[in-house]
Amino acid sequence: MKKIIIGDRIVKTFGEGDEKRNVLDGVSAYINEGEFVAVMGPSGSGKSTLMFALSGTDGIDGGKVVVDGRDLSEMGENELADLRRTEMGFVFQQPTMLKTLNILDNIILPSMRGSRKNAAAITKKARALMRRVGIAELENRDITQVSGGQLQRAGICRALMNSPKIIFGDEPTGALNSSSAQGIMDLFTEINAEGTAVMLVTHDAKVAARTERIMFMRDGAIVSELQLPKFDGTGMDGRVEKVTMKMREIGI
Ligand SMILES: Nc1ncnc2c1ncn2[C@@H]1O[C@H](COP(=O)(O)OP(=O)(O)OP(=O)(O)O)[C@@H](O)[C@H]1O
Repeated sequence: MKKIIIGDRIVKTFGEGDEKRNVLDGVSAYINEGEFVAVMGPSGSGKSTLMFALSGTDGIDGGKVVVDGRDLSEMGENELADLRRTEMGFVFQQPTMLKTLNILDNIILPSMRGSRKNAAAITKKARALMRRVGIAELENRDITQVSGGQLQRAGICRALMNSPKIIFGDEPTGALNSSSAQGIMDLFTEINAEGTAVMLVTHDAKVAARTERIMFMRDGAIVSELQLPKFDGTGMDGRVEKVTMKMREIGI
């Protein structure tokens, strides 16, 4: 199985002097092409920091990160920004969208950078994605005129605009009620089934149970992993049970 991302003994330090501490303390982690993974762990254990390190969003203080065969430390800032824009998509708990633009324009904005010529093709792609995630009729709405679940669907469209190889989600269902959350997880499951790798940071056993490998973190280290079969739409109760048992076993 080809690894799309390899993190090798990553160290990330925050603070100065006596306050200085390793938030990631030599963490090695990988993501296979097309894999669906989750990262769980107590608040402050380093989950988001790991995600930002593996995606090249933040620099690291030790170890290395290799994405698609390229060592991020050897890449210039522009090259790194290009890699992130073309190969990665990002979904956050609260999609950061501009209040002055409607939903469609928010989705296409990042893709427009440097490529105005292709505006028609970009708009066409955004509309196709919006149809696909069930928000086609909302394109002219302001971001304040849609529900949290609909806004997150728009966030997912935006993340998919450049057909990334991997989507990173930091608590993407964290602000949603359980039925909206389930709809968003159905969408991630579909996106993954089509071949896009997905890495989600989550506190929610039901979210993690959709994935095929869960990394459990504590105090800046991966302390355990749980492997599950790829989700085929069945056996959710048993999967959640396995995740919660593991969480109990390692005390998180
Ligand atoms: N920019 C920063 N400057 C200083 N400390 C930071 C910074 N970002 C994160 N930290 C600290 O690093 C630790 C890990 O943070 P991180 O956000 O990765 O944890 P997490 O496991 O994702 O937590 P949560 O579940 O609460 O989101 C925390 O103690 C946090 O306070």
